[in-house]
Amino acid sequence: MSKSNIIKVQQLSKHYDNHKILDNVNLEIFESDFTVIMGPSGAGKSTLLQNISTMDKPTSGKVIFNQQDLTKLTDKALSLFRKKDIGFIFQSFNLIEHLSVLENVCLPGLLLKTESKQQVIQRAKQLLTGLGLDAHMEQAITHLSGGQKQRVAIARSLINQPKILFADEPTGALDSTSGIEVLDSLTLNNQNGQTIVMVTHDLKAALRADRILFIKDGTIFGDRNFTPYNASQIAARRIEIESWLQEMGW
Ligand SMILES: Nc1ncnc2c1ncn2[C@@H]1O[C@H](COP(=O)(O)OP(=O)(O)OP(=O)(O)O)[C@@H](O)[C@H]1O
Repeated sequence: MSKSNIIKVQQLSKHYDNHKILDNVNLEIFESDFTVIMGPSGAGKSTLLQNISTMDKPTSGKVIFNQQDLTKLTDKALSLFRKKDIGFIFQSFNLIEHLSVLENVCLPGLLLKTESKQQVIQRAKQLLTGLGLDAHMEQAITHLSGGQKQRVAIARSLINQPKILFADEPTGALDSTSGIEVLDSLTLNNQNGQTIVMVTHDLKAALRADRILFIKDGTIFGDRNFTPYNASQIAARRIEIESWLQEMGW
């Protein structure tokens, strides 16, 4: 059965001054996929993620979601799209330090104003419990480890049940054990149907993908599907993905 696309990118280019960073990118992102974007430093990975996710605006081209070109949305429609339809996690967590764990997670849900406070709190608690943070809900963010902070950021990004979760180097600031915990959380959500698009430099993170896009010089140089992640076949998977990445020049 063919998968349905959730985002369709058409002839997307991004320039800074006279410098072409993304050059005529055509791309579909498919529902329930865990798509990873890899490539050399400076290739345009984060720029692509930002332009697909509306965090930045392309110089030209279209980003189609739900039959609408996101590059043409009014500020009001764009703000609603960002609150309702996408979640975002960053290398640096971007949590509000003076709020508790639970308050951080509830905030986007309360801002959306489509549910009662009680409903938002209930879902935040479910998410935090699923991410192994039930004992930390009332704690201040400053008391958490990096891995715990990133898992709070995942819960926050999922509070409005987004159609797509975008992640830019989510394990980049974490030690190896915390990185694995965060990747396990992302994998579990993907196995439950969450569409994820993640930029990473980290092979361990790329192993979670069922599709890898390899970006080079602002274009899609490689695009390959893999079988969904299965922890029991990690050694063979590592060899398969690593050798493909090496073919790409990684
Ligand atoms: N706001 C900006 N103004 C000017 N140039 C920019 C801007 N943002 C990014 N660039 C340039 O665009 C190019 C691609 O940057 P981008 O961050 O997308 O690359 P990347 O593949 O994610 O790199 P890395 O792996 O090092 O994070 C780089 O040369 C960068 O300097």
